[in-house]
Amino acid sequence: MIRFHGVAKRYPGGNDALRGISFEVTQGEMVFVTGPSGAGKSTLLRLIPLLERPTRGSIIVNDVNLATLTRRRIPYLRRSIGMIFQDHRLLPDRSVFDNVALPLVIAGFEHKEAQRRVRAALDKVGLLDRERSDPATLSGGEQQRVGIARAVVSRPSILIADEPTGNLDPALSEEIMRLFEQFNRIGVTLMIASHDHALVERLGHRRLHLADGALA
Ligand SMILES: Nc1ncnc2c1ncn2[C@@H]1O[C@H](COP(=O)(O)OP(=O)(O)OP(=O)(O)O)[C@@H](O)[C@H]1O
Repeated sequence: MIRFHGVAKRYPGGNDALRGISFEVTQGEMVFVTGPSGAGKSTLLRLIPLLERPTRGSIIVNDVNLATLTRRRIPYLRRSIGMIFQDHRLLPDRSVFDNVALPLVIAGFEHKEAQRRVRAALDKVGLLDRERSDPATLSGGEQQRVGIARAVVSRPSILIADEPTGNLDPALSEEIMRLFEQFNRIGVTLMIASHDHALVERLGHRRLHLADGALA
C-alpha cells in the first residue's frame, strides 16, 4: 500500500516539482502515472523508495511512515520495492546473470539460494537461456526484461517503473506492459510512469494524471 498525503517537493533552486498531492494505491493495484514532460512523474516515483525526500506532507509505504525511517532502515524499505528505469542501467561488464543477482549479493544471500532466485526471475521474463550473455548483445526489449528480472529478484511487494517503454517500439512496449500485468496478477503493486497515452488507454488501469506538479 502506498499513501501520499499533501506531498510537495521543491528541489534546491526553488523548482516546485510536486505541489501537495494526495492519493492512495492499494496492495495489488496497477496504476499509471501520466502527464506531460516536467509534470512531476519521476519525482513522484522517486519519493517512494526515498531516492528523494518530500519537502512537505506524509508518505506511507506498507504501513511505514517514511518520515520516521532512519538512514539505517532505508535498505529494508528498498528491498520491498523493485525499480525499473527507461535506460535499464545494466552493468555492461557483467553477465545477465550477474546483473540480476546484484541485489541479492548486496543483501548477502547465500550463493545457492541467489542462483535459484536469479533463475526463477529470468524464467519469468523469458530469458533463462541468456544468463551467460553480455547485456550489450541483447536487444533493447531483452535488456529491459533483464532490468525487470533484477527488479523482481528480491520479490518486492511494489514495483515502480519510470518510462519503462520509452525506448521501445509499440510491439515491445505492449509486451513489457503485459509482463507487468503478469506480476500484478500475482499480487504485486505497480506504479508505472508513461508517456504512451494510446498504450495506457488500451490497458485500462487506473490513472494518476499530473499537470504541473498537481493531480488533475
Ligand atoms: N534534481 C532536480 N533538481 C532540480 N529540479 C529538478 C530535479 N529533478 C526534477 N526537477 C524539476 O522538477 C520538475 C518535475 O520533473 P520530473 O522529472 O519529476 O517530471 P516528469 O513528469 O518525470 O518529466 P519527464 O516526463 O520529462 O521525465 C521539472 O521542472 C524538473 O525540471
